[in-house]
Amino acid sequence: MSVVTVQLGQCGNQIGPEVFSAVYEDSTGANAQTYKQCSDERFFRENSHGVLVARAVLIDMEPKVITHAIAKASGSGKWRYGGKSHFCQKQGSGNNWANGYCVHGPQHKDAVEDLVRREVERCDRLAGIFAMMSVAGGTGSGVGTYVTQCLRDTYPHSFILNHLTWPYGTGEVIVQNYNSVLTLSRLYTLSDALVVHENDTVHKICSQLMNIKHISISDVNKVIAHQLGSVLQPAYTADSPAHYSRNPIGELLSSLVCHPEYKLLNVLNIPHMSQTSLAYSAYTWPGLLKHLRQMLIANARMEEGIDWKVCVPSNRAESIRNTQMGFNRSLSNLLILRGKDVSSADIGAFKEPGLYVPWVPADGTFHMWHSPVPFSGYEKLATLVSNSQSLLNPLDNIVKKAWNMFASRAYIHQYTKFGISEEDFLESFTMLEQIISSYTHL
Ligand SMILES: Nc1nc2c(ncn2[C@@H]2O[C@H](COP(=O)(O)OP(=O)(O)OP(=O)(O)O)[C@@H](O)[C@H]2O)c(=O)[nH]1
Repeated sequence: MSVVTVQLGQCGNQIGPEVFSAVYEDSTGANAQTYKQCSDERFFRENSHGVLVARAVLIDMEPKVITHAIAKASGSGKWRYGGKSHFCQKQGSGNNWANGYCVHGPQHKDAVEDLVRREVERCDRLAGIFAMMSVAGGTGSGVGTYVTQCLRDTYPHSFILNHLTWPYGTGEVIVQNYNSVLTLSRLYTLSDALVVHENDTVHKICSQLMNIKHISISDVNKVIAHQLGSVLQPAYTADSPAHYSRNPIGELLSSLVCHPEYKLLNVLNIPHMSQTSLAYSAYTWPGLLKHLRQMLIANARMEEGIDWKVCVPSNRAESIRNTQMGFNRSLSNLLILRGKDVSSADIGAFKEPGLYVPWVPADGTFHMWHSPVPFSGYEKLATLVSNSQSLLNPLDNIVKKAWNMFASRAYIHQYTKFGISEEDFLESFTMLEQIISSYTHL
């Protein structure tokens, strides 16, 4: 089964190629034929010259980033984008969600739908649509939300997974929180799940774990691509224990999204290190899993600086106290282990009932995928995709900042002039407050 990726706006079109390169390099270097075949089928098709072509559609309102992505992929001599798989215009959406959603989206609906349809028709079987965008700009967020809505209408029975990049907290764009609120509230009803990367977190991983001195956006994107690749590459699953799973998005969703009120997923990865350190590092599964579990319960994004005092509550009363101490409660977790001796890894500590809300049946809280193939040069790599309270604070911050601006109606005219009313904003705030409340009271 194959995944059709839709890259939207600058951010989606810069992270997308890094993801295709990451999975290409990983499966080519793996020296494991069935793994490579499965990965290729998932992400690429072959053209008449035998060259791998990404199953992707590139959409932006300005040409620069798309032109660069296409040229870079072709220049790699390894894989490329389809010759007619992109759509761009001359001018971006000016960081205005309303411009993207109300103007550019509807204007170019037919052309974009046509590109996606052609890519879907090239799949023997569609595993799902993977839409990548930032929440803070105008095109990725506004056009991206509009396109997701159209895809939901056209493919009501297909899985749609959105990958969302959250803005730096300090902010490059004054209205980034407005754009984020409008994007998140709409996508929440359209998408099957939202996989989130926060730019601040990834930036810290680059500086503290990868030891990169002058961090570029490309460094940040490589880390995001590495994490996504480690989730999306072939693995054995509970439903497919003897063959690589053919339905990665479906199985991801059935493992993690047990209730439509809870769709926010974050990704943790261990270890993270620079390419040069890889050869000199030795890790054990018990060590990696102990750190990863503590990262989960103490809501730490990296293995450095984890609070080891946070522990799993043994009863409900203690649970409330522990939440105040920083305990991160989960609905469900998916652990993905790749590399040497995966079968020897003891994953029992991730199954502990105290980690989870009591109302999810025990067989729905925890899932494990594994592959003996080392991922991207890492002898052992553990990835945790988590549906938990971990995104509660970042979401709350975005909503609070947006609300503070909205209270004085700052910049609202820029949205109303394109057709987004104050009532639309209020509806979005209400929706997100509801989600915040649901996750808070897990
Ligand atoms: N991680 C990461 N974040 C990015 C990248 N490019 C932009 N961003 C973030 O995305 C947000 C801005 O969105 P963009 O994708 O640049 O904007 P756009 O969707 O093209 O919209 P317009 O410029 O209004 O047409 C900011 O929060 C940036 O930090 C990237 O390559 N990687």
